[in-house]
Amino acid sequence: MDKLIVQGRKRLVGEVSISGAKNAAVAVIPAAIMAEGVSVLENLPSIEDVRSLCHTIEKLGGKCTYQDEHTLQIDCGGGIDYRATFEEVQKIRASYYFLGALLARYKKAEVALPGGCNFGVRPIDLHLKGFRALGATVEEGNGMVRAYADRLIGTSIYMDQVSVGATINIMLAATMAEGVTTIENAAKEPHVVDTANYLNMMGANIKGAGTDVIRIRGVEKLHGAQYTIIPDQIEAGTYMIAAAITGGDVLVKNIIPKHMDSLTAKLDEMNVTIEEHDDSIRVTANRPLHGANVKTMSYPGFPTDLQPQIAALLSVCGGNSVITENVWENRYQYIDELRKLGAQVEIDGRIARIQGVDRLHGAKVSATDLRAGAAMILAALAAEGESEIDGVKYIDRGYEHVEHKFNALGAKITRVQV
Ligand SMILES: CC(=O)N[C@H]1[C@@H](OP(=O)(O)OP(=O)(O)OC[C@H]2O[C@@H](n3ccc(=O)[nH]c3=O)[C@H](O)[C@@H]2O)O[C@H](CO)[C@@H](O)[C@@H]1O
Ligand SMILES: C=C(OP(=O)(O)O)C(=O)O
Repeated sequence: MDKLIVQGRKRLVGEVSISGAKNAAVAVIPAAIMAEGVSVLENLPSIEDVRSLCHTIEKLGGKCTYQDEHTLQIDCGGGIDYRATFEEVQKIRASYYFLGALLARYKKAEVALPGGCNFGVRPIDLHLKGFRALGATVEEGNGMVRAYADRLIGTSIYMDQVSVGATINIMLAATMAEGVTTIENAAKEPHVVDTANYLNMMGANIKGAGTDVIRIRGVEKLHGAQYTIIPDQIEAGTYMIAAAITGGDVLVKNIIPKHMDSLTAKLDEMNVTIEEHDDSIRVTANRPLHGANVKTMSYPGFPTDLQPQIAALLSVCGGNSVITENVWENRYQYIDELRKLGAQVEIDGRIARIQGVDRLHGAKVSATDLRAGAAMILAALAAEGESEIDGVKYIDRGYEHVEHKFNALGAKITRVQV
């Protein structure tokens, strides 16, 4: 059980290089098991979720070989088990992608229900509805989902709600279905596009990823491919907000600036100086910052996965701010922890009202989930005095070498094992 000890009032200055995207990597890795050959995935983030997925593939009988810290060779060419029913699967959210991938390759899958960050109910009914529409029989029970079909047949699927996971999972399952599948009201997140690009390099025929209509023409089989994962929009956003909250000056490198539009617009509105380059953004905060209203939405809206981090920033901006969380019904559990650091926040259902304070102060807090943990680091960096953050295992799920990256910018964060 690691803890982070954070010394506050450190101004972050310098350059940080952003790792590969967690939410792309965790879809592309399960997709790799569909190939009758070897894939090489580059720019993978060195994070716990990626390691958990590799363990799962190995337990299924596939082979994962690291060529270096960020390059992984996946070989499931010889065939693997279609049953991912062990405990490991329950640790992370993205294990639901094994359902779509195994169903596509073997027309049968048995997968334990996924875990992931806990912010209220996280149903997978839309995933299962999609598999059924393709002709699969789907059964749930004893913490397990079983799906099987004689044939998967392409069809038109309208998503009641925009869902990243369901869009990708149905896309996986439809890749080797007979005929054409159309997903309407699809999610448009960069990781949806990245997964489709990888599948197309494996021989799939997917068009329209990144728009709200995706058309998948089924192919008979897929081959391995070499693929480079896109940069992590949320890690990039976290360091951009870190620069702002510490009154710093940070060049956030190796990113796709277009993916950051909703955040850069918001930071600009708050008086943060943004300088955009081809594959980097410089964030400078040397003027008083004002509060803002933020509404989370699916892409290209403001991402819910940056909601806790922007809340930390708004808690030290002048005036009042309002956050509306439109994606998750209960993503404010961390607010009690933020209050321990001196933030003034009132919660009313999906709305958080924040009254900016001049200064936060160090405290003992918990990372209640991955992005909440990131928010604790940001708030602790800005606070007066020392903070102690436990629950670091959540942060390690999605942030590569977190304390080293912050320390290289001038932070003083120490990891202690207890
Ligand atoms: C591994 C991964 O990529 N995780 C991300 C993914 O999670 P995840 O794929 O779980 O999130 P979804 O996009 O599916 O969820 C969006 C909304 O749809 C609802 N819903 C979803 C599926 C379903 O079958 N039924 C249903 O009602 C959810 O309750 C939620 O309100 O997208 C979320 C929204 O951007 C992010 O916060 C997560 O970081
Ligand atoms: C919520 C997240 O991840 P997961 O869906 O894997 O729990 C996240 O990346 O912020």
